Amino acid sequence: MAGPPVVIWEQEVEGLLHYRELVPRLEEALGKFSRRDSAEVIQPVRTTLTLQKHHGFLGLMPTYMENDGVLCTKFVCFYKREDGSSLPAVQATLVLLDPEYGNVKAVMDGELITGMRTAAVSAISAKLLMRPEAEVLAILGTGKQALSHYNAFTEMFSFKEVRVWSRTRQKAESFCRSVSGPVTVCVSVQEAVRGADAIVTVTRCTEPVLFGQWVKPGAHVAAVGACRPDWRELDDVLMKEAVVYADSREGAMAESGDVILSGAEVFAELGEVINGTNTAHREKTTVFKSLGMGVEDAVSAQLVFDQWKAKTSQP
Ligand SMILES: NC(=O)C1=CN([C@@H]2O[C@H](COP(=O)(O)OP(=O)(O)OC[C@H]3O[C@@H](n4cnc5c(N)ncnc54)[C@H](O)[C@@H]3O)[C@@H](O)[C@H]2O)C=CC1
Ligand SMILES: O=C(O)C1=NCCCC1
Repeated sequence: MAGPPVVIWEQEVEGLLHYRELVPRLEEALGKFSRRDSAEVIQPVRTTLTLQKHHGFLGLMPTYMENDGVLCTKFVCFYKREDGSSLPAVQATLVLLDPEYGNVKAVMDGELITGMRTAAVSAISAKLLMRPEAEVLAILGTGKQALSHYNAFTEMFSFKEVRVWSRTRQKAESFCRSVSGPVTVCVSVQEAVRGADAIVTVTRCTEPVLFGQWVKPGAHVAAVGACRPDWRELDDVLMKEAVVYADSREGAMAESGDVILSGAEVFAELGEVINGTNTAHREKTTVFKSLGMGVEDAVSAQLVFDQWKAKTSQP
C-alpha cells in the first residue's frame, strides 16, 4: 500500500525551484505538447467552473505524460477582484500522482509554481521572438506575476532599463521596493511602453490597457492576463498588426478574449517554434498570448518533487 502524500508548501518550493532548471524543462514540455503525440502529452483545454457569487472561476488542469511517467493536476481559482481588494487574484494547488497505482504522491502549493512557470514561459517567448538587441522592458501591472516576470526576465536578459506601470503610483513604488534591481516608475501606460522592446502585460483588467498605436514596431509583447473569452488586455489594432503566438491554439481559441474578440489569427504555438516546424518572426511586432497549460505545471511539479526527494534522501 502506498504511503501518504508528501505536502510541499510555498517556502519549501521556493528553495527547490530555480529558473536555470525550470526553463529547459519548460522548453522541452512546450515542444512535446505541440507535437500532439498522446504518448508524450495528454492535456485537454482547462475545464472552468464559474463561481458566480465570488466573481471567480475554478480551473481544473489535468495532464498525463506517459513516456515520462508524470501524472498531475492543478486546481486553480482565479477572480475578477476590485482593485484594493485584499483577497488574492489567483490561488492554486498541484497534485502529483503515480500513474500506475493511482495514489497521490505529493500535494504542493501552486502559487509560487504558477508565478514562476508563467514567467519562465513568457521569458522563453522573449528568447524566441524578441530582438536580440532589446534594451528596454516595460511591465504593466505590479502584482505577483509582475514580480515573477521581473525576476525571470532580469535573470535571463540584460536590459538597460526596466519600467513599471500601475494604476496607482503607490503600488508601483512598493513594487520597486520589493525587487532587487533598478526599475523606473511610469505614470501612464503610454510612457511605460514608449520605445520599449519587450512589454509584459500582467494585469487583472478586462478591457484593453495596451494599444497598438503606442507599441514600437518590432517589439515583443508577452500578454499574460485576460484569460477569459470576454476579457481583454490588448486592443484590436495590436492584435491584428502583430504576429500572434500562443501556448496552445485550442486554449487561445477557447479562453482568450484578445484572440477571440479581435478575430486575430494565432500564427503558431511556442512549441512549434521550438520544434522548428514554424517560424519565429523576430523582425516583426509579436504577441505571445499566454493562457497557462497543465503540462507546464506537471513538469514544474515533477521538478520540485525530484529536488525534494534528492534533498530528503541525503544523509
Ligand atoms: N497566463 C497564465 O498562465 C496566468 C495568468 N494569470 C493572470 O495574470 C493576471 C495577473 O495575475 P496576478 O499577478 O496573480 O494578480 P495580482 O492581483 O497579484 O496583480 C494584478 C495587477 O493588476 C492590476 N490591476 C487590477 N485591475 C486592473 C485594471 N482594471 N487595469 C489595470 N491594472 C489592473 C493590479 O493593481 C495589480 O497590479 C491575472 O489576470 C491572472 O488571472 C495568472 C496566472 C497564470
Ligand atoms: O494557468 C494558470 O494557472 C492560470 N491561467 C489563467 C488564469 C489564472 C491561472
